[in-house]
Amino acid sequence: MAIDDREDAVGSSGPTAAARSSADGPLIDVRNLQTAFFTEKETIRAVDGISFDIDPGETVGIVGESGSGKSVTARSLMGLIESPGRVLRGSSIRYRGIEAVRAFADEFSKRTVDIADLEAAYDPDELFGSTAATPEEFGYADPASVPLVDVAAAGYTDEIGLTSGTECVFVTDGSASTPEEIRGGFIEISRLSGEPQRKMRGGRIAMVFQDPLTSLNPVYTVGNQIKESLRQHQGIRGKEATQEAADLLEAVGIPDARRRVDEYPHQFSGGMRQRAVIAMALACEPEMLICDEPTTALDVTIQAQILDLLAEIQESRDVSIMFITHDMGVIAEVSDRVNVMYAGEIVESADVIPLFEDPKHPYTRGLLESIPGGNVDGKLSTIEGSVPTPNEPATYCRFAPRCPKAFDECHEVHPVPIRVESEGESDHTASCLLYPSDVPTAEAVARHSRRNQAGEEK
Ligand SMILES: Nc1ncnc2c1ncn2[C@@H]1O[C@H](COP(=O)(O)OP(=O)(O)OP(=O)(O)O)[C@@H](O)[C@H]1O
Ligand code: NI
Repeated sequence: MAIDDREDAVGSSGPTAAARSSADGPLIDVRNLQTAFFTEKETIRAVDGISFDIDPGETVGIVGESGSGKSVTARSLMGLIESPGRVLRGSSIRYRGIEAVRAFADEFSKRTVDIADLEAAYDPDELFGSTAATPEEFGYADPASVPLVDVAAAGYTDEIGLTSGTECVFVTDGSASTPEEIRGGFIEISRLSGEPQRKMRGGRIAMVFQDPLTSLNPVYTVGNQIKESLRQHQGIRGKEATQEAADLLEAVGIPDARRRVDEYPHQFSGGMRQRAVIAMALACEPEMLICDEPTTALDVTIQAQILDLLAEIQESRDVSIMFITHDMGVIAEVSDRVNVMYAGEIVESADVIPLFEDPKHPYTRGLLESIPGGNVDGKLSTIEGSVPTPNEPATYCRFAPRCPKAFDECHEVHPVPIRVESEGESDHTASCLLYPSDVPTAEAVARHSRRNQAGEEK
């Protein structure tokens, strides 16, 4: 990317993510996540280079139509992608919870890399000599001045020795001689396997699926399943676990919890089952809860109750939530920040109010017009057609065939995220050739084109 484009062009190495971080930074940062399924027929790029942050205590919504890659994103964070699927090299999902970093550095010290050592061993000339990357792409003229963290964020994790093959790597900031003294660092969760992965999944990060029956075992009582989770993740057993299981069921609003703890999943209604699954998730005291359409199968009243419950849990336990749904109404209700996905890509990202008040991407506008009452003249319009399977590299706008605003170049140039915020707003981006809107379209297209070429060299 040319230096003069840095103002409005952002991407995996862009300055905005860092700027948006709270003083303590995000809990999770996802950079250039690419997850593909290698089927006999084709390679499906289900998630194709997405980047976003999740701050502590924040609810981040992921919205998009069926097939846009929401669930694959969630499964990638959970380490649940199975063959023929794979999280591709160059992807990075960093978990920055400081307690987790300390615990992992302590328990898995052999796999922990000190960022100070990494800085010392990092040779920018080697990186820029052996890959197609250019310092200009990062906004610098001189290789040595490109910060290591930008290089990692741009997906060059293998090249700088941060990750290698499937080995997991935990990074600490080099300031500490004992785990308790560690002040920063992260766990590269896209490379976890074995025991560290087990500790992360269901320990630090828990997931609630659309169908509660996928998480509940029909042959055990609900109480026993919660107790198993308490034993595994917190080492609580016996009477104490029985008590805690009932308390958890009570906390998620199950009436008569002390009796119902001994019932089986089939004795629970759909809404109560989902509450039980949430109780199971909470049993491991997660810092992050991933909810994949948790209310889609429930009727509207129950749906509202579960959403209230999640809000209450977030408030009282200070968890971060990644909330996936295709329903813009639900997104409006639960999210602090929203990422709109289309065919494997994030096409718009903004705080919830600006997204709804001033949507920029034609796809987001289309989704909003499909909500009952969302259209000015009261008509319900839906976007015609459906999400294409992303089975080839994105060298054009994947939404163009359905886009009311599409022009010729949309079929030839891949749009990159462009800053579109109004005054007072932070970090609103849209990937659309219509932006930036304050320059002639030809100039806007040229910027996308240039930025795009820089990205493709990777
Ligand atoms: N196991 C798999 N094998 C092959 N392709 C897959 C697999 N899982 C997902 N995909 C493909 O990845 C793409 C994204 O799927 P994903 O389930 O993430 O969509 P989604 O946004 O969650 O949709 P929905 O709202 O229907 O749940 C789709 O094209 C899907 O067909
Ligand atoms: Ni899904």
